[in-house]
Amino acid sequence: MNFLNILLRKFRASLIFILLLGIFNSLLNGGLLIFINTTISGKSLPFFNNYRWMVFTAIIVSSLLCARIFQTYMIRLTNNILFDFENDILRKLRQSSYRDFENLGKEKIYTAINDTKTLAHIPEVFMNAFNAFVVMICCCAYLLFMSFTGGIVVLLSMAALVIFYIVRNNGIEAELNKQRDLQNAYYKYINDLLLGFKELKMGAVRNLNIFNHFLIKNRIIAKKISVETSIRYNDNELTGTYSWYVIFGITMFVLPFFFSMDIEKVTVFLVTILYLMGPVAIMITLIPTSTAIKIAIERLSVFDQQLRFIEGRDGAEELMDHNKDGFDHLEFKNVDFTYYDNSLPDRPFQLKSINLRINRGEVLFITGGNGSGKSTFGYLLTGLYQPDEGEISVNGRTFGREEGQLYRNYFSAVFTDNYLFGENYDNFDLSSSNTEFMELVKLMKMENVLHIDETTRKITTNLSKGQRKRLALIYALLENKPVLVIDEWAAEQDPSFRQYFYTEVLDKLNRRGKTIIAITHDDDYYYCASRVIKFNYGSIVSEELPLVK
Ligand SMILES: Nc1ncnc2c1ncn2[C@@H]1O[C@H](COP(=O)(O)OP(=O)(O)OP(=O)(O)O)[C@@H](O)[C@H]1O
Repeated sequence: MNFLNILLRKFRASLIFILLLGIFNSLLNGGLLIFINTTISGKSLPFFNNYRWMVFTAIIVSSLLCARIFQTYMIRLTNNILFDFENDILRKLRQSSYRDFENLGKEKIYTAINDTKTLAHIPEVFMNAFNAFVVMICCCAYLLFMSFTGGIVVLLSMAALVIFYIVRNNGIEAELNKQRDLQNAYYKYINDLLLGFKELKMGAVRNLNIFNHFLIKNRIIAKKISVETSIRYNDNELTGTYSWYVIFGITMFVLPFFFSMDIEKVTVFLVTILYLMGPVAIMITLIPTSTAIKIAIERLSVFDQQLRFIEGRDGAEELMDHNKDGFDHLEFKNVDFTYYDNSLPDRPFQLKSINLRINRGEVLFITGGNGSGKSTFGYLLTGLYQPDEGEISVNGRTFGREEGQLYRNYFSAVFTDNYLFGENYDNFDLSSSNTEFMELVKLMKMENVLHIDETTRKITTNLSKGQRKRLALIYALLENKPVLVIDEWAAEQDPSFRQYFYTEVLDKLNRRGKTIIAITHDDDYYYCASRVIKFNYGSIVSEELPLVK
């Protein structure tokens, strides 16, 4: 998997360095512990007894420097990995096919971006765990060295308490999963509330139901679970904290009484146990973190598998260029396409045996009832979908999957659910000095509507639906591609503009050499086409040369 490869590549290169740094720092910490213990017990240090404050300062300064280098390194590594992950997701998304994107769904993309943050912390988590582990081993060895039986008693008691804590925490995990499911449902209802606010205002029953039976019901259950889990969690944390006092109690009372441990060793044990508290806490918090990492890896592999087809090399220059050899004709030969929908495995919609030739300069209308497959045909035509069977060619040339962009460069399109971007990603010259742009604005009768900010070269987007469609068409025409595909473009236009569009605009564009393919229900204007193709149940059922009105 790509993400794991990035992680391993980045991490492996620095692993030895940070492991050595980690071991060195842990040894310094161990040295500090021994230093404190020998000082408390009044013993003399071997070799350096006359320089105690210097030894102490040297250990602290080295440890501080080591921690600083280690942490700075980890911050850099984590951010580099995060950057590479995000980059990888965005690049993959950009190069994926539209069909894969549709199948994946937006939510999974947002989740994947969030999941990368979890994965990026793997080196940090691993290294913290490693450091904690080394300190724990040092402390345990030290306890056993000071008193083997005492050490065994303390370590066994600690192990029992840690296991008890982990088992109780696992019970809470299941509740947290329930909470997450409720949260997802809650976001879905909130989405309905926000996107359907108008509709909710219009329907009293709808309005009441979404609040009482969905939102509030969800929140009541969520509140109950949240209170219960928080109390259990709190109890568990208290148990965890107070478990240390049990260990202190065992050290202070059980060890001297049953194992005749002297006060000096008891003190050493107490200090060492205090020292152990931090690393043990780190190791325990590793359990939920490793679960989160496991879930993130699983979800990212689904993401990786679902975006299977990578179209073209990233930023390949030949894909940016419009097709220089011009457009003469395009041809569908026995093209089949099926929507494989998991929720409807037995009845997926199919476009069947599409055979069609479209010549340069045609004005082709695509008609048919709702659900007959017109838009699906539009997606195949513009190269957003690839046929399952058969072939689509331009000027006799077929295009491989990795040449999808090259094929799409023949078409500009305005789809029914067209999206107007907030930024000028096309680098259009949107200034009043651009005559081509101003002509199109005039053609679309937008001179008094569009406000062009000459400094930012941005256009006001506070437009009506019909106006937004007109602006989208202006942008599509500015692309200067030979074939224009529009899907129910005129549906939002007022009757007089619709008439003007079909009788004059299409004609003007056609005279300028545009091949136009319009998916439309406007049968009053079929006479404006050079050919009308009718779809029914996914097949072309008729092809007519319309009568002149
Ligand atoms: N993303 C999709 N996944 C699965 N099935 C789909 C998808 N999009 C459309 N369909 C199915 O394909 C069929 C044809 O849809 P399409 O949008 O091509 O029809 P249309 O002729 O453009 O209809 P309309 O005139 O209502 O816009 C429909 O029955 C629809 O259920």
